[in-house]
Amino acid sequence: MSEQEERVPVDVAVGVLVQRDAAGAEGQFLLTSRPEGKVYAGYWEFPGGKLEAGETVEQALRRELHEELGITIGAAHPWKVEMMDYPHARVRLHFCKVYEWQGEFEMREQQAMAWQTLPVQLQPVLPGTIPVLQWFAAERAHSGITHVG
Ligand SMILES: Nc1nc2c([nH]c(=O)n2[C@H]2C[C@H](O)[C@@H](COP(=O)(O)OP(=O)(O)OP(=O)(O)O)O2)c(=O)[nH]1
Repeated sequence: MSEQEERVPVDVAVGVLVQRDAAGAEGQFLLTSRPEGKVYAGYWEFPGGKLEAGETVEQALRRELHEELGITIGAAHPWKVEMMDYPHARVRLHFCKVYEWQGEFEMREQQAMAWQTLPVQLQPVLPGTIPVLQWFAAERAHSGITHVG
């Protein structure tokens, strides 16, 4: 691949699954570890994956979370868009909040999952995941570190 082609951003749909209490206040959010064999294997991130040709962000997210976690999501609420430049690729991350899903969680790619609040206790966290923790901190008026390590 030429250097030019490598820098064309790849669109990625990312799901931020958030638990809400009866009053609608946001609580724990779900992180998953990247499976063996992928770049940044073992790093913690929000689950998701690349858009396939012709897919919308919501369609890609629904497909990826079903493939990876075995759940069927309800509405995806677009939240933030972030560009990240990695040595392996340039990605445009479409973060969507998800409050409703059905089905039992199954780690279909032998990844791990963990419900977290701030500060996140897991490490390492993927660089492209750290901004999300900062957005949560702003929304929740959390001061101090967003993650350990
Ligand atoms: N899922 C996810 N990917 C993220 C986050 N932050 C971040 O920089 N990324 C990057 C890592 C990867 O370069 C890219 C996601 O691609 P991927 O390799 O996980 O996607 P995929 O499941 O479609 O993979 P594959 O089928 O090509 O193996 O986005 C995040 O919070 N979640």
